[in-house]
Amino acid sequence: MTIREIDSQEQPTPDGHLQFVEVGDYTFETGGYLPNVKLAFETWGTLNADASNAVLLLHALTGDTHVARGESAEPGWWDQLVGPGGIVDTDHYFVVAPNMIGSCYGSTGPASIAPDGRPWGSRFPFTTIRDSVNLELRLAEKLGITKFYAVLGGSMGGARALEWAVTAPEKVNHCVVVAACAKSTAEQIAFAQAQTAAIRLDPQYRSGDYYDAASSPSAGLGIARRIAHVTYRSEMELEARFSRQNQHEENPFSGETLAHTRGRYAVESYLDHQANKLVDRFDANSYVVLTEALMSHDVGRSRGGVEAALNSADDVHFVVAAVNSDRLYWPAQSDEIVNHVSHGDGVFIIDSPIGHDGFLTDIHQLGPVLNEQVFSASKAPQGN
Ligand SMILES: CC(=O)SCCNC(=O)CCNC(=O)[C@H](O)C(C)(C)COP(=O)(O)OP(=O)(O)OC[C@H]1O[C@@H](n2cnc3c(N)ncnc32)[C@H](O)[C@@H]1OP(=O)(O)O
Ligand SMILES: N[C@@H](CCO)C(=O)O
Repeated sequence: MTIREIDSQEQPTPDGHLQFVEVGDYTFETGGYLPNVKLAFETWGTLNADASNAVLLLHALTGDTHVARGESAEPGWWDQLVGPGGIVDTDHYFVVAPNMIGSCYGSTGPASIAPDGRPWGSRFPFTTIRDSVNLELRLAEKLGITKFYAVLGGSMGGARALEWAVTAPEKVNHCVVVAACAKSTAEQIAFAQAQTAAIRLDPQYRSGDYYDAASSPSAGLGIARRIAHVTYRSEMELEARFSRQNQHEENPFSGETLAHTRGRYAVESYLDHQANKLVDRFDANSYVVLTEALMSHDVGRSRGGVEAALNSADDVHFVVAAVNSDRLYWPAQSDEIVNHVSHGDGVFIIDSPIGHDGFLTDIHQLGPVLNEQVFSASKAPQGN
């Protein structure tokens, strides 16, 4: 359904419900091409007459458009921040959350059907974070938004938010970057490569053309999630929660030889659970596309480096936050961002033992800072 079709119904879409818009044909940064790209998104609140109250919220790697509950019963991933009367007050702001190109939560992705009637599969273009921003710029235009009051995101959503501020600084007032960096580091690329290799080397992957097959690369996707999930949590948290405990009655010493399946430690069972949950809800090709997009992340690429790129966003006000126990996106990488932007008051530290996932579980800690620096009544847009 396009925006025009939604308009023609003459009734607003309820808050927190999936909508779609066609944003046209698109040639990707490295040359791939897709006709008729569709983006899925959700909205909360109402766009005011001068379109000055729009807020863009950008999800992480396996996230989706459902940032906040709205009129749906389903909890949102940033309910702690977004909702009526919340820090991002949907009684006052018009919040838009798009699903990233290549994902499996509504936007055109590898499982979408190509004009020849087959899923795109292995033919899906290599996608960069910059491609996602270019397409979301078209979404903004379709919605009648010329400038976002604020653009916010965590993890890959933070990379997307930063790229928004550098690609289109004239369209971003405040930019909030949580648990992210200016360019993916060697270690982040290395963790990511182990994950994509687990999927690509699964015999069920078939180079990405598995949609019509009897089986999909769930083993590879599960291993990818296990690797990733360890990077999302801290050593301290895993030790405190699981230590060397056995999983219930299971005995990790029960196997005499490699041929015996031994019992599991509790932390193994935990990782199995996280893997199974992702396999049940996510597409392996989308995982590869988005992971490689995150590997590509470098706001300084073809712009004279990170410093020059961040300097160029000199009218944007930045709020940058990091989780103190994050071993994937180290707080020092957030320092690099604030060191090179013109407007930003240092790095706000989210104090959490969890690690990277603290950007989800402990995001309420950022509330007072966002309230003071971005969303307070004195700073908020006055238009109606
Ligand atoms: C911005 C975005 O959109 S990102 C996308 C957000 N969503 C996700 O990331 C989805 C995946 N979810 C998660 O990673 C986490 O649930 C978070 C980060 C959202 C929250 O983390 P926490 O509340 O700390 O959850 P935690 O990591 O402890 O996982 C709890 C789960 O592990 C299970 N678990 C705990 N111990 C064990 C064990 N020994 N064996 C098996 N399972 C276990 C729990 O039963 C629980 O299961 P459930 O999720 O099915 O209810
Ligand atoms: N739990 C998050 C972590 C990545 O930032 C996700 O799955 O997207």
